[in-house]
Amino acid sequence: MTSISAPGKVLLAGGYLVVDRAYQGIVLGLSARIHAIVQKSNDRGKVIVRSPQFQDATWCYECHYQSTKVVEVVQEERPGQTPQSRNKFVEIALAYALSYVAQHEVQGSPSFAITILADSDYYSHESTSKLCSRNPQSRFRDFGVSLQEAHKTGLGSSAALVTSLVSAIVLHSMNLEQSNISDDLKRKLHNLAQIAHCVAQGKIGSGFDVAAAVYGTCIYRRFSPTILDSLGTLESADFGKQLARTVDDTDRQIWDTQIDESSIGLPKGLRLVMCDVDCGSETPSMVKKVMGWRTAYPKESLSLWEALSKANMELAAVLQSSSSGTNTDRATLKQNILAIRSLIREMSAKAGVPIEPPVQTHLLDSCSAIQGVVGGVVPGAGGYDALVIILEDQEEVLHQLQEFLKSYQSPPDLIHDTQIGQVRLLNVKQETEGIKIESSHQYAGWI
Ligand SMILES: Nc1ncnc2c1ncn2[C@@H]1O[C@H](COP(=O)(O)OP(=O)(O)OP(=O)(O)O)[C@@H](O)[C@H]1O
Ligand SMILES: C[C@@](O)(CCOP(=O)(O)O)CC(=O)O
Repeated sequence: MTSISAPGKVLLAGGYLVVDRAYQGIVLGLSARIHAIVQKSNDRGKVIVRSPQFQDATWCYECHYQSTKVVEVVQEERPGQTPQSRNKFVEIALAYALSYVAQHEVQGSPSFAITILADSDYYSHESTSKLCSRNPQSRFRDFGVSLQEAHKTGLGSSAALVTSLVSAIVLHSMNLEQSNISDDLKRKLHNLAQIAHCVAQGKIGSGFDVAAAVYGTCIYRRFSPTILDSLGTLESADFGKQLARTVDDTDRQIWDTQIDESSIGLPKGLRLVMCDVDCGSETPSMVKKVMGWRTAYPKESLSLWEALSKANMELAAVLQSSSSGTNTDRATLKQNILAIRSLIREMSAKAGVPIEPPVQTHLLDSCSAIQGVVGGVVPGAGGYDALVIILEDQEEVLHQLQEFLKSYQSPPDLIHDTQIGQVRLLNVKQETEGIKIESSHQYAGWI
């Protein structure tokens, strides 16, 4: 058995800019993780993937080795299953991981039973979430709904899922499960997960979420998107070889991603919390619209991008210097955050995209007024995903915030006709570590 977990993420600063290689993003890894557990099964040539915390979340695949050593993955039709019940992140991760493994001369048809387990904070369905009846001590909940019904909170479930899944398959198939994940292996798993996630997502993202899943908290500069263009598709004649060449990148000439994980973190004495507003956002359509405005108004958008980048990098400098020990100037941090938010609202208004919509502005301003709260932002693409608050790491401050949120009522958003629901604090912390090998005892009752 091989079990790997990967963390969720929050893009504290750099949303939209980081899609362009010219700009960097500040990425925090989170304590919420997704685990993939790979076990051998006796069903030759078949892989069954289960996500047992959700209803109707079992996907069965037949795996066909092609003469080119590419593995074609075909979902079995099951009575009552509609095409919507395909899970493209699982399916593509499986096909790419097995095809990569096949290039490395690993023999035989795969026959695996794979279990996916996710920490609760990825989804908003607290009310229906139950303890595991077979193991009440388990950290994993039974959500009692289907995946489609479980509103996502925006912590990067698909990136953590794809990263843990491809990593567990590669380690298991290549008998690497007993080893630590070396830097070189991590680099290859990162490349493979980026490729699979990008394909599944329709090549819209910068890949910061996969970087966080592999490396944890970091300053991120994306890879050149052309790396994927030269790869072709699973159907192309030379695909398997190209995939292995691109993932392994033996002479380090292909990938130009820059990930600095050494010196970044929240200043000592501060912590983050995330407020889930139980709405969720459609990131791809927001990105398309912002990029459309960027292309239509190159001069105006460039000066906004440059100003935002400067503010973001000032924030990065504060986070880098204080995590190495010096006293943080809370007032500077507060000002940094306010400067970034103001530029984000300008971007919001000019592009006509609700990146920091008025209801989130109200919530952020109200939380920031609480004694001991430094400030907060709409992370990543913004919108109605969970927002981040940075505060003094003291019980009293957290308690004040919790009490405030209990009775918080958002004003109606007349512009976007959206009402945010009950605001709930997620139970996540910032975490430095990326992917890790897990021990199996914590899965009792689930596998
Ligand atoms: N526990 C899970 N088991 C199986 N598949 C999952 C699971 N969690 C997420 N997924 C897959 O990931 C998809 C959600 O990915 P999506 O990129 O829309 O959200 P996200 O990564 O959580 O959010 P964001 O990109 O805003 O941070 C689901 O539709 C499903 O395919
Ligand atoms: C808008 C963007 O820069 C950030 C999206 O972040 P999130 O998925 O909303 O956390 C897109 C990307 O970088 O992939």
